[in-house]
Amino acid sequence: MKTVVMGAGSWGTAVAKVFVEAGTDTRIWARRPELAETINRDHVNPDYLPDIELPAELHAVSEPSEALDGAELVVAGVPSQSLRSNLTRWREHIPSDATVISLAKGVESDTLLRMSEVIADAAGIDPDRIGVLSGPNLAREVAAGQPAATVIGFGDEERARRVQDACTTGYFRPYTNTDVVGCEIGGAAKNVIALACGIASGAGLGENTLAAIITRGLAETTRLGIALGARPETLAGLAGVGDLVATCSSPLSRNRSFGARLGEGCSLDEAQAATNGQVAEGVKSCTSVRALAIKAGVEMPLTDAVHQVCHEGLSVGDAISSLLGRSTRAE
Ligand SMILES: NC(=O)C1=CN([C@@H]2O[C@H](COP(=O)(O)OP(=O)(O)OC[C@H]3O[C@@H](n4cnc5c(N)ncnc54)[C@H](OP(=O)(O)O)[C@@H]3O)[C@@H](O)[C@H]2O)C=CC1
Ligand SMILES: O=C(CO)COP(=O)(O)O
Repeated sequence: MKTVVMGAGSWGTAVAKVFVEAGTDTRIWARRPELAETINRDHVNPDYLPDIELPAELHAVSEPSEALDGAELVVAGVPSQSLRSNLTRWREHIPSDATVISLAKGVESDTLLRMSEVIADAAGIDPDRIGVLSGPNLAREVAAGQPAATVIGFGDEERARRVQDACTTGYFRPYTNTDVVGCEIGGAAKNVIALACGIASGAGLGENTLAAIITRGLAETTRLGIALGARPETLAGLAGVGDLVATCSSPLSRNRSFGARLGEGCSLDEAQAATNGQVAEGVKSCTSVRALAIKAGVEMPLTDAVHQVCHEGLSVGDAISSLLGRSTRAE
């Protein structure tokens, strides 16, 4: 399955390495020509995974038309809020029968669309050809070849199996799942809950608090997923609780680290400046996930609190008091 990964950030680069190591003919698109040259010459991506040697077979290009030429599988690996503008540029070059999967974990700000919906809308692609790859997959660990599992979410099981075959290695184990909505909601919402965990840990709170946030975060994510048509088992699986635990627990998570800076007292701008240009998706998605929940009539108190801390000036102390001051109820 001739594959192109569109995006040479942390995750796009790690995923391209996995596909090559699974024996798949794979290219990677980097939007900066100098980065494509460095990947081809030095077999390293110094901006995102400086200590990882990339396979010599991985060829990088910076022209979308060249990258997409003849692709049977297009892997979209750019941040969620830039997916639409990138697809608009790629659209005319995507082969008409290509399968497309999204790596992005977010909900589009203005439209509240999930990433697979953005791809269908922006590129005019039949939803049957669009899927997602989502799971507990911190890029650096996967790039280092540490054992990991993921989910290929696709309505069409046959396409899911072809993608699964194209990225199965001795360390990377993809499962298939026909519940695309569940995979996407799990991936988008866990970034927001990871921000909440970071905020709590940055504010000096301990493991009991983090366990409560993870568990209640899963409860509100599951409520939203079900309201949007997801299966609860998906949220109890790798793309739900698996990703939630990995992201909420790891210092490698950009979302958790961003939250920790807020919890330590940094402003949003200060926390943003410390990201080295890497994306913490939950900062924007807290607003769109919250809006999706309001639209679906679902309560998401943690997501609401993260939105208020990030975008409405609520202090961390007041957010905690307000969460604990809610009326008591049955679990
Ligand atoms: N990193 C991880 O561990 C994981 C990430 N994900 C998800 O994958 C998606 C991509 O994340 P990741 O690779 O980590 O992100 P990074 O911030 O590491 O990289 C973003 C990549 O997208 C490129 N890009 C293209 N267009 C734009 C644009 N308009 N604005 C910003 N960047 C652009 C960047 O190019 P340039 O370098 O030129 O700026 C860069 O190659 C996110 O949705 C994330 O949630 C999912 C699982 C794991
Ligand atoms: O999605 C991820 C792990 O599965 C990566 O999380 P961060 O974007 O918070 O680094």
